[in-house]
Amino acid sequence: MTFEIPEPDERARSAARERLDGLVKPLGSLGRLEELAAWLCAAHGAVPPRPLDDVRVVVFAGDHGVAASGVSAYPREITAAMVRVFLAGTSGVNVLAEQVGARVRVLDIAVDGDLSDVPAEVRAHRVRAGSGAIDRSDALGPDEARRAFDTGRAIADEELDSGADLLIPGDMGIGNTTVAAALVAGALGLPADDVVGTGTGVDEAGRARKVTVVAAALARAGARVSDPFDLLTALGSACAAATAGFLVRSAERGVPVLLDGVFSGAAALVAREIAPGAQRWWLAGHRSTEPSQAYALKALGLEPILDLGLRLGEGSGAVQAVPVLRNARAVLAGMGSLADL
Ligand SMILES: O=C(O)c1ccc[n+]([C@@H]2O[C@H](COP(=O)([O-])O)[C@@H](O)[C@H]2O)c1
Ligand SMILES: Cc1cc2nc[nH]c2cc1C
Repeated sequence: MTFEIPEPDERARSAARERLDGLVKPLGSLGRLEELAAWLCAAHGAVPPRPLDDVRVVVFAGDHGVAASGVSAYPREITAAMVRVFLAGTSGVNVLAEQVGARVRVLDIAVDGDLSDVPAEVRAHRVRAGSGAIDRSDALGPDEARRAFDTGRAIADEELDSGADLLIPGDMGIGNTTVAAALVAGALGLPADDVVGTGTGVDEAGRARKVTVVAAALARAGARVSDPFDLLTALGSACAAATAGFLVRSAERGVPVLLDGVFSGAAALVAREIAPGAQRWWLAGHRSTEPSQAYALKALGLEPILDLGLRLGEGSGAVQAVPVLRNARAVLAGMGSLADL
């Protein structure tokens, strides 16, 4: 299947650059803000671009079978418990999203735990319970990567049909930094030791276990890493496939996305394989401490907006980049011109 990805408007980008050069400031003095302003103009096909009033974070919650192999500093049960925290509005991303007026929606994509007490809409997009331990078995069954990917596309449609103008994919899943590392290593042909980081805070022995798990997973997957859906099936998870679908659909609809940390970075790398060109609609909100995110972003040609040493996930880094984007738009829309001095 091929996906139609619209081209950002290069004429609007050029017109934005021209306008930026004429603003009452030394040429280029607003640095990255100028590039972001021009990027938004290209995305919206308008100079200045529209305000980013309706920002949505969607937290894809799900478990990963590798969590049972000592690869995380925390137990699997945290994933389900955190779903209730998102719903209570007291997670890190809830608090940070409130600062910028963004909405947070949490969805149980593949939590391996009892969530029968949470509202039905949280479970409406559930694909399965957990995902296979990738060092020993495939993460997903036949056709399941495709189903999870389509689920992510449908989730993006729901957000966009109800007026979202900027999407942020969040993630919650104990063990998911191991899966992200495996996806990035598989997609880019890198050795496990290069991509594995400390995730929630494992010690050196924990990191060594992660390297062993990722190396075993890569050996098991073999040549299947060269096809993105096979890669998701062998080394991914329902959340990884759903996030990839969410990213592709936003690009198909020409709506900007702010990627968050390592999990959305890995999903984006696979999503770009599925839909080449989709990366033109994505910005990297922040630099995570995980090495695989750095590899993924470099391969995608994306430079993080913020670098705060964050490693929380949830969409927490990306939401903090929203004011920077709004500032980029504001200077372009509001500054006077050098010619009037
Ligand atoms: O986004 C990141 O860069 C990031 C880095 C480290 C940890 N996390 C979060 O922590 C969980 C995964 O960490 P771990 O150690 O269990 O693989 C998962 O819920 C992520 O959202 C997220
Ligand atoms: C408490 C907690 C919150 C999280 N949010 C994202 N990953 C997380 C991991 C833990 C352990």
